[in-house]
Formats: sequence, structure tokens, C-alpha cells
Amino acid sequence: MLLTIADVHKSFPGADEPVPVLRGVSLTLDAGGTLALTGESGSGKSTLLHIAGGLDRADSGKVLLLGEDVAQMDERGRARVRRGTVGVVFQQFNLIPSLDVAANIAFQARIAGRHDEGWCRTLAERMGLSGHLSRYPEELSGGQQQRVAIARTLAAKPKLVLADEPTGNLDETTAEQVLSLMLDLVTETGAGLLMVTHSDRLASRMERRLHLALGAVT
Ligand SMILES: Nc1ncnc2c1ncn2[C@@H]1O[C@H](COP(=O)(O)OP(=O)(O)OP(=O)(O)O)[C@@H](O)[C@H]1O
Repeated sequence: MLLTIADVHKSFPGADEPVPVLRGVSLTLDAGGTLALTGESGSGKSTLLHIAGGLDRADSGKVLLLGEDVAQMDERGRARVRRGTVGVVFQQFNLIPSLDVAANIAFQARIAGRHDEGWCRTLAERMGLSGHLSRYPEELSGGQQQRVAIARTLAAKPKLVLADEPTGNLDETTAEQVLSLMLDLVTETGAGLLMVTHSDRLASRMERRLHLALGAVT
């Protein structure tokens, strides 16, 4: 199993007392599997995604990433697991404005020590970015920028891809196209994908779907 989350609880500090955000959430994700996470605004989707990838820590429960319990790790341990296993795609593309497309795509893989020029070229081709490699992010459309962001994440060959509304800033047609590319590539690389989305249509493209309401799976 790639990811196992078992009975995870998480609260954030409130004005008087801690506010529970996740109340005993469990899920599993296989390598090569795709899981959509839906739910109302504030239901805890992003919090769960962050905990799944070791970006934040659960108060209690288990978060097993390839068998290692991330929930019990300190910040250093979680950072090691993140670098080795996890790739994140955000709604805001978060590209580096001073780097061209080729350098943006290679950036995370270089940091992780897993840069592979051939794989970067393949990703750029598959994402329809080959003709834009020496352009800068500000010279690209939103859909192109998000394709760069996805290529950058996949360039580091993550085993778990976490995506927080990755197409939330795109129009519906572009969103569908970008999601198709991401799903193809994730499936081909054998990674698992956990994606937060507000869109029923996009969620229906994933193998499984989990709905959160008030911090619990319904
Ligand atoms: N760092 C934080 N400190 C305090 N409260 C937080 C923090 N992060 C999230 N919350 C609170 O936790 C709740 C769940 O937030 P979360 O972002 O996980 O929801 P979401 O389902 O992803 O919402 P949206 O769809 O609007 O992005 C919200 O009430 C939010 O205000």
C-alpha cells in the first residue's frame, strides 16, 4: 500500500479552545491509484492533503507512506520523506518567475538529486511545452503555467502526487485537458494521485472518490 491514513485527528487553535478539523479520517491509496477528495469549503480537504504528504502533522492517528509512519516523525523526518516520495501541485502554479520553463520543470528534481534530462524532455513534449522551453512563466497562459507546474512535480518522479485543486484556476475545457494529461502521466509512472477538487465532473474521472463533511468521511 502506498498510503494508509487511519483514524487521523487534527485540531487548530481557536479563540477559546482547539477547533477540530479532522475527526477520525481513514483512507487508503494504492500505487497507480487515483482518489478524489471532495467536500464543502472548510471540511478539511487541504488539511488532510497536507497531513498525507507530511507537510503538516496529525494530532493522532497513523499516516503510513510506503510503510513509514509520517505522523510520528519530527520535521526533519517528514522533510526527508517529502523529498523522497511526495510531489505536490497547488492551485496557484507557484512557478519561479526568474527561471524559464525548462529550468522550472527541472527545479524540484534537481533539489531532490533526481534530475533526468531525458525525462524532463519527455514531460515537456507530453505537456505540449516543447516550443516554450525558453519562455518565462509570465509569457505563458494559465493552462500552460499549470502544465509546467505539473511537469515540474512529475520530473522528480514522486511515488505520491498530491494535488490541491490543480485546475481550479483554469476554465472547464482547459481543466479537463490538463487533468487528462496529469492522469495519463501519473498512471504511466505508477504513482498514486490524491486530488482535492470542487468539481463533480473532475472527481468522476478518478478511480475512487472520498467525500469529507465536517472533518469526517461520509
Ligand atoms: N493553519 C491553520 N490554522 C488555523 N486554522 C486552520 C489552519 N488551516 C486550516 N484551518 C481551518 O481548518 C478548517 C479546514 O480548512 P481546510 O483548508 O482543510 O478546508 P478545505 O476543505 O480545504 O477548504 P477549501 O475548499 O475552502 O479550500 C477551516 O475552518 C480552516 O479555517
